Amino acid sequence: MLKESIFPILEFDSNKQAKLQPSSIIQKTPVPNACVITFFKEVINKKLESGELEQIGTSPSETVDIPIYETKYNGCHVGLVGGFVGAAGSAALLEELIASGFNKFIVCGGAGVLKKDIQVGHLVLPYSAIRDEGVSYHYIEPSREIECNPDAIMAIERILNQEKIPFIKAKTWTTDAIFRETEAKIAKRVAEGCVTVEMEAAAFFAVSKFRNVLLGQILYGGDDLSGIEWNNRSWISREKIRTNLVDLCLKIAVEL
Ligand SMILES: O=P(O)(O)O[C@H]1O[C@H](CO)[C@@H](O)[C@H]1O
Ligand SMILES: O=c1cc[nH]c(=O)[nH]1
Repeated sequence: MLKESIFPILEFDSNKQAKLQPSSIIQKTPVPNACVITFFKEVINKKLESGELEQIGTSPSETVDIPIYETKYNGCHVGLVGGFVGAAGSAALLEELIASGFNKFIVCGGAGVLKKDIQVGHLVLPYSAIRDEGVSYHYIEPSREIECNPDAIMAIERILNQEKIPFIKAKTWTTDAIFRETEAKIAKRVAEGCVTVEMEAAAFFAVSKFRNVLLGQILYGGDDLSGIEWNNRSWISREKIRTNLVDLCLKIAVEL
């Protein structure tokens, strides 16, 4: 049933069927249960060079073909895929991965920090995301926030504690507009409890809820938006942090 609204984005349709279903265009193939989606392309490239990955599929689009890899962690098979920046592309990629047979996901990416005391590389476990993007409204009825799956949160927490890795469990702000993170919006999101800003979490939480698959996400503290000026903090070139985070996510994924 379609709800009426003057704003198109709030016209929620509870009909689960769409004209174009991912399952009608994606062939279900034998894939591992779990998959890590990472936004760190250099980590994937390194693993590829060192022969750790086998390509088992592709997610094609008009502009880029994303390879779907399989790797092994502690002898267990697990998928590894490079993410699509932004909520809409991430939602479509997740749909395709689910249609191809994966049903458990750990996502890792970076995020801008809204609080100065979060060091570069510090891990943040988002339990909820503010839906300041568009795609989640096509999946889940309008609400200000969307929660991450509590079982995924528990599994991630257990391994972070077991590995004695410090982390902050907090809310994240998912935006579509990286260049519209204004002072007033940042202040408002901080007042709502957000410690990070990124562009995908709400979309991942919405699609995984809609398709009933397990998904959790880990972010690391990147650039800093808490001061007068934006501080890049060289967050993208933190090779060790990013490599370690992907390996940690592979470990969590095989234990999900
Ligand atoms: O790409 P990752 O590292 O996830 O992090 C962030 O950086 C990108 C924007 O530059 C967005 O994807 C945002 O979520
Ligand atoms: O979405 C994002 C990601 C990193 N840094 C930002 O300012 N925004």
